Amino acid sequence: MRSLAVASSHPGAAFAAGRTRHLRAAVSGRDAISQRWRCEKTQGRSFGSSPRTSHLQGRLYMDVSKNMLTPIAAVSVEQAEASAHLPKGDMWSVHKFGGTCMGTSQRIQNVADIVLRDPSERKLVVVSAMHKVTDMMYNLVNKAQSRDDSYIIALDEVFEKHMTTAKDLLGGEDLARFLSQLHTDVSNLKAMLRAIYIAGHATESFSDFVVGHGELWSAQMLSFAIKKSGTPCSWMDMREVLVVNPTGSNQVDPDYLESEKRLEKWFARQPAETIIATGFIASTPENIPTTLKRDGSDFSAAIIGSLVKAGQVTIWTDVDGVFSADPRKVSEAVILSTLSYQEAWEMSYFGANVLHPRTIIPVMKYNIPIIIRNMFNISAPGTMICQQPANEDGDLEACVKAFATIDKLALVNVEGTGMAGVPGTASVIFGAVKDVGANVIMISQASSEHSVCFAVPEKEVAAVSAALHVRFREALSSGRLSKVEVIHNCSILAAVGLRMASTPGVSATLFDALAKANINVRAIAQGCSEYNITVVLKQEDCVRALRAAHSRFFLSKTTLAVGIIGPGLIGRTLLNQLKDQAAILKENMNIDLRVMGITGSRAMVLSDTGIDLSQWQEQLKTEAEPSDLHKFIQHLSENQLFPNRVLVDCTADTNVASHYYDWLKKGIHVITPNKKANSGPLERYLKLRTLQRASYTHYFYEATVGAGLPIISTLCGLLETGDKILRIEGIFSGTLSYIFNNFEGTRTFSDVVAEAKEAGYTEPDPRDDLSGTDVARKVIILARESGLRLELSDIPVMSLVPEALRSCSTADEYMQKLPSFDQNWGRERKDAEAAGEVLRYVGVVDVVNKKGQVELRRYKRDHPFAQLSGSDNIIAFTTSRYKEQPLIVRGPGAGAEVTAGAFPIPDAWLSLSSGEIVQTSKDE
Ligand SMILES: NC(=O)c1ccc[n+]([C@@H]2O[C@H](COP(=O)([O-])OP(=O)(O)OC[C@H]3O[C@@H](n4cnc5c(N)ncnc54)[C@H](O)[C@@H]3O)[C@@H](O)[C@H]2O)c1
Ligand SMILES: N[C@@H](CCO)C(=O)O
Ligand code: NA
Repeated sequence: MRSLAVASSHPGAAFAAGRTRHLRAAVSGRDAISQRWRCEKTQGRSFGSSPRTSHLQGRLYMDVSKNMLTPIAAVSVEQAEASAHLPKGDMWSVHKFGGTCMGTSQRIQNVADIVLRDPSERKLVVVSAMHKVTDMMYNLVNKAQSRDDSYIIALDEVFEKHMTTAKDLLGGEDLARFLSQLHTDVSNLKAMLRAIYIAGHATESFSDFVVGHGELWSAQMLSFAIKKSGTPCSWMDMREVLVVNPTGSNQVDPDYLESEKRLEKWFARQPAETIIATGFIASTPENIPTTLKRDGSDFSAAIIGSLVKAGQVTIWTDVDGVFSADPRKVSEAVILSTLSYQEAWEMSYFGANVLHPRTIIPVMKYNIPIIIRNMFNISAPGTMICQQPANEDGDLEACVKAFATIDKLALVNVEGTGMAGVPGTASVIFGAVKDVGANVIMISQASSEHSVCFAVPEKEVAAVSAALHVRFREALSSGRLSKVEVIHNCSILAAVGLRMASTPGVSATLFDALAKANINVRAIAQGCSEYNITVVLKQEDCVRALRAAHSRFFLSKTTLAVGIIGPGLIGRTLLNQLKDQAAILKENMNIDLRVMGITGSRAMVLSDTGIDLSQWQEQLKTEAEPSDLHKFIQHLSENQLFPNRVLVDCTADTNVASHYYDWLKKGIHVITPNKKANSGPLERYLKLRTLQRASYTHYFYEATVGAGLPIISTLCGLLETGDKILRIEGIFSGTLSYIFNNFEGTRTFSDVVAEAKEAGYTEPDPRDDLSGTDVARKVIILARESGLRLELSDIPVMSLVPEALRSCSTADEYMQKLPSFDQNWGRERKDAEAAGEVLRYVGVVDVVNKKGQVELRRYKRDHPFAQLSGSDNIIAFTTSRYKEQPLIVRGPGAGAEVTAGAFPIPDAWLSLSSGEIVQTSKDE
């Protein structure tokens, strides 16, 4: 990586740096292959265009001009020695093209072009039959042996397909030679199929003989297509070279020694530098044609790659490489640039589009890298599978390479005290499972030995459960076993990565991501090889789990689905702030925040992908549906694409607040400036806080006291560090602060109240401010935070709403009638002024005496409470540590911008998804 920086600024220096690296690497072995690959990819231009590449033997580089990974002959000192007995000269570059790549004449021509562009001097290309031909060939055999004489028509179709392709692709002498061979083959096949038809049976070798023709024809066509350009090219019938032994279970084992001998003989006869070889087919030691069964042509390429000690094996396919997760489930999944052999194994087990594990074994032995590339997107560099580079920095991001899932599983749990210390229980359990032919996908047993749990495919679980019940009938009835239990509808999520083994915190991070997304883990397995951590979860949670884990390891952005309730002043301002903030979060913090719904009291808009925040107001007018809180929550919580979900309650509604408990329980984080939950019934509040502490779900309510001022966090900070709160006293109402700060000179009380409302400081109903209720709620919130168990009704409140106006039915009516009380207020103020004092509306939490109070007081003009301006709040904390001089927090305590600004602090958003608990408080 260091030399990458050099490379970008000084190409010449890069060359020098690259050379040193190579020389060093040649001595130190192969463990840095993938690192080299990354470096050379960038430096390739200088290597590729330089004639001085001979000393770089055996390395791969990205040939920018041709846009492909290319070996620079010879691999390493060790490999060079190991291959001493093989044809001398440059190392082989092995390619494999599957059926899709060989689908049409045009595609075969493209394959020829790719092969011709590979600058390696020796190229061995393994091909599959043309797309669908293998199936057509099996069909011929099936028809013939079931005495269906339409096999003759089907054979004609096969002939036709190859003839047309060859005519498109080739001409002249080459075409004539190919067609004559095709004719001969087809008439031989006809004879053989006739024999099968008569016998009504095909032996495996007959069938393999017939089927293998697809590869014979595609290899010959490609070899002629290459020759057309003037490049000498031979084709190889791999049945002459590759010897395999059947192992049962539809697999074969290559006989490397015998194959190597035959290969040398083949080379002695045909010393070609570009060879097109047939994939899939081979011979038994007795020279009977056979196939490599399900491992197919990839296996052929890997075996031949290991026989010629290739510099690399490139598997051409129709995907850009191996993804970090199934891209249908995680659209942000990335193509992995490298994978270790073991990681590729793990991934292929989980059905990722990787090689079959057996395919990797032959090349792994010689550390030959395999590169998966997309023949339809040559510009994609692909995924290199090679030996893992030595652990460099052990960062989490590099530890987990990819995630995979398996659905449709069931967990079986065998439990009971009778198992502990009794050898053979596991053997009996799995013996029973084997007897019903079920495949065990994962096993977990805690060391207490009281239960064994394992996962099997859902479709096999009934038989497994029945077999276990029979097998353990006695143990169950005597109570030695308490149960054989089946948990249906499970999925497996596996994290794959070689470096997990040596890095602390990987599983913690994984489980934290799952916990944050409120996903329950049913079972866990981690083999001591630690290439894989497997968790079993409910199938319905699987995609969310996959996405949460994938983003947590920074393989993709953390997605946050946000629902906004109450787009009033604060909600609106928050939405505007988010409009700008979302891009910054995405860019700087890797957080993809989407507002998935906005609901007012009458209408709501929902979106599956995120509402355009510059349009939401129009949408709420034109595209809205009637608001329905239940549907709103469902919409947010059921979207599998967004594992992390946040509700922001910007109402002052008690009913909305009453749902927080359920939302937190669902794993939905709640952020709110609404005071109703924390100042509501004590019992409900305690239940909510208990749940919050026990869960991984966040509940942020900083804005409920002092708006954006750090009041709650300051209090929590004091408590967490062991300070003792004695008293909290202050001006908690932005509205009342504004009113008394500005109620001066000739101004009337009602005018100033109207101004405060206009400025957005008041509650939706300003009487909540003037009645002292809003301050009382804040006093209660802080009192409870300090450990007092008080109800709102325990706080004596001096209301500033005249008796006569308390019964007004609307806030507007109240505002209209307020001026008639201006005279009373004028008198009160003058009295205070005459005494050199000001009026201030204060709240007190008296922790020592376990009580609170809210009242209008008079303060001397030099008192700190008399020095405020605007909507300032001032809150003084008197504590064991801050006894002589209280700790004071002061600043604007109401207003749209400062309040809305109290929620989307990037740190807070990040912590929602990453697991740091930002706001905690002392346990009661
Ligand atoms: N204004 C401030 O300076 C300030 C400061 C701190 C906290 N707060 C708190 O912020 C909250 C919002 O204040 P605001 O000034 O934006 O009030 P607002 O009246 O402007 O907005 C409230 C919005 O919520 C909507 N609403 C009410 N009930 C609803 C329901 N059941 N479902 C959906 N929507 C509903 C209303 O229609 C309105 O649009 C209040 O709880 C308030 O105490 C405000
Ligand atoms: N109405 C409240 C808003 C802040 O909670 C106030 O005036 O302080
Ligand atoms: Na605050």
